[in-house]
Amino acid sequence: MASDARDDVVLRVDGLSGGYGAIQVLFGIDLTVRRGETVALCGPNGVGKSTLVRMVSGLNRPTAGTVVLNGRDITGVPGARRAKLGMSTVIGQQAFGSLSVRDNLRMHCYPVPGHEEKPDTAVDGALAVFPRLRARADQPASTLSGGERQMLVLAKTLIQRPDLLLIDEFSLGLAPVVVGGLLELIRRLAAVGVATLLIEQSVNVAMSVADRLLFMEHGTIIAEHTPAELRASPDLARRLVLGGHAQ
Ligand SMILES: Nc1ncnc2c1ncn2[C@@H]1O[C@H](COP(=O)(O)OP(=O)(O)OP(=O)(O)O)[C@@H](O)[C@H]1O
Repeated sequence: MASDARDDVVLRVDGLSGGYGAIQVLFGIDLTVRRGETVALCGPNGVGKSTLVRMVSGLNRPTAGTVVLNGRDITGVPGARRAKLGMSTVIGQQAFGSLSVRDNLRMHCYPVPGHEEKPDTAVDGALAVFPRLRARADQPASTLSGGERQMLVLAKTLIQRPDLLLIDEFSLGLAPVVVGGLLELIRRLAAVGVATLLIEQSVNVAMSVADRLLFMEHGTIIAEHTPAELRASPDLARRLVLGGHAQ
């Protein structure tokens, strides 16, 4: 898709539908995320945010629609192969508990064209961004706190140098200071061109990091706003967050 390349579109989702067996959760989702852009998915519980991110990541299969990454249709590409195409996911706090923090990071050091860095250099570079992790580099990942494990998952993305980062609800249950650090990292990744699609329950947190907020209801995107638009109209933000409960 030549037009995507011209527009700097990293992720294009067209008409994505599907769910779990007979239960349809998503109904024709369209969205794009451009290079260096951070887009947040917001909305009440159960509207399909995680299902959407899981389908984009390849963990779940859609029944209709397409997922295009860097102009290439990857709808049928298994999730495990998408990292090599430039997609990094932060879904849950996946880590190999018995391996050390350092060895967890080493596992992501496969060659990426244009980034032929030595594994230890790449790991040290990622650890330099997270002093808390560096202090725990030789500790088994199973002994990390929730926030530290989230840092480990994000440190992995620094090594993978993705074009697209998918994050499912990373601030949930974390102390504000930890959330602040993680948001700062997302901003830094955006500054070097990474496109990020993230789920964030807190509209305030989403507004502090995203360029655009997409609001979902009943498996569709019902509104799209910039943080500036939402700041100018607090009632609008409240209505969108509460969905059908606002009346
Ligand atoms: N594995 C599953 N099997 C069957 N139904 C599921 C499954 N996972 C999610 N669902 C249903 O799909 C719908 C959308 O769930 P999803 O997790 O995508 O919503 P969400 O917007 O991310 O919600 P939350 O903010 O609560 O995490 C819900 O009704 C949920 O019960």
